[in-house]
Amino acid sequence: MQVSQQDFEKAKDQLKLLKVDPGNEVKLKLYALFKQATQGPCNTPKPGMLDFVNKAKWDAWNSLGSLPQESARQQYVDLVSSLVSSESSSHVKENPPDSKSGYETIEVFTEDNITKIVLNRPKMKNAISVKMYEEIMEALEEAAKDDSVITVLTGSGDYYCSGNDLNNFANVSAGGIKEMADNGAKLLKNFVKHFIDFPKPLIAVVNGPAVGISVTVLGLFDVVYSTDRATFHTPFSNLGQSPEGCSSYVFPKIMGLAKATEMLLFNKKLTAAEACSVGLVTEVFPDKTFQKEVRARLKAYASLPRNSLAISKQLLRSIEKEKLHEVNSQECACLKERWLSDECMNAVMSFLKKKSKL
Ligand SMILES: CCCC/C=C/CC(=O)SCCNC(=O)CCNC(=O)[C@H](O)C(C)(C)COP(=O)(O)OP(=O)(O)OC[C@H]1O[C@@H](n2cnc3c(N)ncnc32)[C@H](O)[C@@H]1OP(=O)(O)O
Repeated sequence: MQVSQQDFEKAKDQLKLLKVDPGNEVKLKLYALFKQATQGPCNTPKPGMLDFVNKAKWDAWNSLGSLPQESARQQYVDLVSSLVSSESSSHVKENPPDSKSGYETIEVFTEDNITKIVLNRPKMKNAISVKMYEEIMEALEEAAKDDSVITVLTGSGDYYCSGNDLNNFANVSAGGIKEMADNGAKLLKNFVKHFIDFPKPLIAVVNGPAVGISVTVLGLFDVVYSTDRATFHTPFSNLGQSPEGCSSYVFPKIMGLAKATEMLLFNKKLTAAEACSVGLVTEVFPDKTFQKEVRARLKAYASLPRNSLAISKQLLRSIEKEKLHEVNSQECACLKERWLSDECMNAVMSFLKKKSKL
């Protein structure tokens, strides 16, 4: 069925009403499809190398080649519709269900026996600041005690999470970088401990790309659902760091040593399909139907008997618990040293410099 001009105009208007910034990659795609739909194939001169923004836009439009205007219009309408539906089915609602207040960096809702923790720094791709580490731990503690049957962790906006907020390394306390590394290691150890010890089924709803610690702790979740738009990246060597979240032990167990090595040593970024084929992800869904399909599964799981689920989880996990705590301690001790290394400091400085356009 052809998309009418009216549908196209409606999609244009809906786009303006989005509350969450969909991120540069999606915005470039929308720009390119819009230009192709309204003007046909790219026909303007290529901007100069230093005109970064216009060059990125030109590249995106040009990459559509001779895609017919009708198809571009269709893809534009589909993309806007998926953004609208993922926004309306995520936390960004006028009246969220039973939203627990008091958090700055996350939102927490309990509905239908499901406690949902939403990472909520979409402009920063849900990078985990010190405050966010603390709030996630607090929310997990509350979820462990509340009446819900299952607990879900997801992200707002186009990313699931971009990992540790690298600005955490920029705020050096009066005690110097040694103290910062000590505090970081304590925080990390406690954070990962909350996942190891979590007593109820814990489900990750990976709504977009995932980086660093948000990927490594996935091995401690009971189920991981992912949109086909997500990627899984642990760029530790690029950052002069080493693995955490018990991934040095859990990843080889899940996917075998060779695949774990590609990810944890050589920074290999997995697609959602690859992550599923190595066993890190339970199931992948098309982005367009992701929220709907996942919601149906979560609702069904949350109607199962609470105690039976919790007891079964303990049976599956308890044998490994002691080992996991030991691995967590070792990984944190190792990272504490890494954070003081030139390799790590140079990598973090280079990210922060690029960010501040120095
Ligand atoms: C104390 C416990 C420590 C535990 C240790 C854990 C290890 C890890 O988690 S390692 C992984 C660390 N994360 C990264 O290396 C990712 C860094 N970010 C990026 O590479 C990119 O931002 C991106 C690929 C995630 C997204 O790129 P994209 O071009 O789509 O968007 P941007 O314009 O770059 O991002 C928007 C905005 O957000 C800032 N930002 C994103 N992620 C982070 C982050 N992890 N730390 C700090 N800031 C981040 C980004 O700089 C942009 O900010 P501005 O708008 O101000 O420029």
